[in-house]
Amino acid sequence: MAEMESAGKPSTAMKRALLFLNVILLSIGNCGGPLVMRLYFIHGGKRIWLSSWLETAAWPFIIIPITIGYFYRLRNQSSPTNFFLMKTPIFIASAVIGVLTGFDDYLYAYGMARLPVSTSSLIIAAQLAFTAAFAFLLVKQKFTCYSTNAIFLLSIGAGILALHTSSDRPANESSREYVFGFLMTVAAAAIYGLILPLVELTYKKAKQEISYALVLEIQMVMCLFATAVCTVGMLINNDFKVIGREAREFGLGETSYYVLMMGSALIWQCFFLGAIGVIFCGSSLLSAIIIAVLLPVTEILAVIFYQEKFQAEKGVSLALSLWGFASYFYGEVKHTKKEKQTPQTEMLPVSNP
Ligand SMILES: Nc1ncnc2[nH]cnc12
Repeated sequence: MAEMESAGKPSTAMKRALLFLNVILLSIGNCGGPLVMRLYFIHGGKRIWLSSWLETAAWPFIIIPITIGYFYRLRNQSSPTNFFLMKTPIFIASAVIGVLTGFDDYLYAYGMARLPVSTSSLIIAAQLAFTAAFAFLLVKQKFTCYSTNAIFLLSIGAGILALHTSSDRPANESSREYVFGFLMTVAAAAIYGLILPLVELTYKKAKQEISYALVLEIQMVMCLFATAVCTVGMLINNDFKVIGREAREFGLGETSYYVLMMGSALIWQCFFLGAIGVIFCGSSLLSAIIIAVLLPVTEILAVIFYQEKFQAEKGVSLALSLWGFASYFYGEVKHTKKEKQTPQTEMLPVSNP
């Protein structure tokens, strides 16, 4: 965890509980987010900036846990405490990462508008390779042969898809649009692959103690700035003006349109909070691995709910991904066992932030 952590350092049990909570949040967001976003496009939604805006627009909800945390500190802390703990350098870092997230959301939503969920999810698996590379450069992430193997297999899995995707193209779409969607999704994977280690770097370089309460504030600021970027995009693109008409014409009905919007915003909050929460409890690499681990679930849900095709190359890609996850977790278990005998090594999630 952050270098500055001292007296307020959470116990190992607390860190495990937080890790569990954040993995659950990440799972909800990672599996549900793409499905609800695609649902919007399948039933007549066309606005890409609006979709990207929804990824972070529910940031005001984070005030609720922040307030709970504040009253908890008031009751349990003898020294005075502020409602917001964040100091200027972390605010600036969070704002910059937030702006990057806003553009990343647009690229991601663009891909989601053009590609089946199963395809876009598999491309997003390449994010793991980007995260690994950036984590190595930015936070000096150490790798075991198992994690390296996992990254390799997951990347090959995504690569196989890249060679064989045109059969997957939705009927009403030109191959140009499809290829563009593909490239935008790869770009989204690369940028988010950078964002995760940047968050870890922010924790590491912080000149103040990083607590989970502060992680919530970072989440709020990041999402606020990402939403601001997407709001500008929506304004330029006249998205706000067409919402009413789009809702009336939406395939599932007007009420469903608004329910979908709200549900989508909340589910995506789970994704972003889960992702940076896992970094707090573990590392950016762990966060990326969990995102990739959840891939088969999203794949299967997309095939079930949207009757997407599940061709051979997706099957091969999926098998390689599963093999990659298995390799990573085997390495983790082995490493944990070894660590019990000789403490002080690097790759254990809860002990290596
Ligand atoms: N903006 C985004 N939202 C969800 N998952 C992503 N993966 C990469 N970019 C993403």
